[in-house]
Amino acid sequence: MRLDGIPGFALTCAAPAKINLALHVIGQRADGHHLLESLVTFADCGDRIGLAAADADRFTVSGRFSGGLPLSAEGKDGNLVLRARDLLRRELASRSIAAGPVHLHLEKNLPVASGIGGGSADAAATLSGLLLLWGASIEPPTLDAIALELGADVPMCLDGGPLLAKGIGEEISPLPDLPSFAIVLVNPLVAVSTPVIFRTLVNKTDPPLILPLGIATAADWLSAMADMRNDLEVPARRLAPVIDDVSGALSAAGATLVRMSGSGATCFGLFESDERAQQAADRISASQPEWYVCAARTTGEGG
Ligand SMILES: C[C@](O)(CO)[C@H](O)COP(=O)(O)OP(=O)(O)OC[C@H]1O[C@@H](n2ccc(N)nc2=O)[C@H](O)[C@@H]1O
Ligand SMILES: Nc1ncnc2c1ncn2[C@@H]1O[C@H](COP(=O)(O)OP(=O)(O)OP(=O)(O)O)[C@@H](O)[C@H]1O
Repeated sequence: MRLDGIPGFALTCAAPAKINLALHVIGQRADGHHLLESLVTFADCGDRIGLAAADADRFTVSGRFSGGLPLSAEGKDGNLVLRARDLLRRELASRSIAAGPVHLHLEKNLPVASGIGGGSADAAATLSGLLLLWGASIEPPTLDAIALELGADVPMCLDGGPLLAKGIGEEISPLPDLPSFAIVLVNPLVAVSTPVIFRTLVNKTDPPLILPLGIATAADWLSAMADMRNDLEVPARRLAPVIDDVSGALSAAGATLVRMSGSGATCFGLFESDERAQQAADRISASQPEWYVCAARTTGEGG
């Protein structure tokens, strides 16, 4: 996704929040990674990445959640924006394609380690943005492999539309018919570590998702989603009991469906209209002014 935006940058790319509308863990690979089936969409709130050619590489950050982010590219714990830049540059260098110095700016609007894929979305937006800035292109399978090396969620964030994800998250089937929903995201600002949640998961062989067949209405999708789950909710709620308060607040505010996204602690509520969603967000913010609360619309049909 591309948009005009951060002053002083040739390009600004949106890094939208990823929402796991449902996530079933159906098995585990020999290397420990879990096999999933996840219904995924994206919300029109998120981080933004500014990109501009520069005399030397530079990285700057701003935004409500920029404090405490890693600022270097080094190691597995490096910032995903810089890791994405370096992996892409290495690939382009192997093909003798110029990938000059860049100033990258991360406007961090999404809470960190919150189950809505902020770092993954940043990495995906950086990959797409740099290809545009450098005027380069690489074939989709190679780009997907680079994305997967950065994280299981990065290929889906590169796709950016409603989809079904299988495997460890990298087998993606677009779902262009999934409707757009009015949504409220709520995070209590308690970071939850994805590896810890997967490690403490007990039931790893749940049944796959059952999607509505044929031409489905929004009501069909809502009814199918009501029968789905997020299997990571049980371990996440044990680790961060405040998730009960978050989902309780969304239910009390009138959501038609409430669930946790990813490995938590962000929960989402789906609402009948944008107005209802905004009212719910205002109500939750008023009672919990410290929490991250965002009323948004998901990508999809009719959005
Ligand atoms: C929970 C989800 O957000 C759902 O979309 C993803 O499965 C996690 O995606 P992610 O944050 O990009 O995860 P990664 O950074 O690749 O993996 C972090 C750690 O989570 C565990 N992990 C991740 C994905 C997966 N399918 N099975 C796992 O067991 C592994 O221990 C891994 O080392
Ligand atoms: N650009 C970035 N934004 C956020 N976190 C980053 C970034 N780069 C590296 N990280 C590190 O990645 C870890 C996970 O952060 P992230 O916000 O992507 O998690 P998440 O929202 O739980 O993602 P997911 O839903 O993919 O599991 C954090 O420990 C953080 O320090």
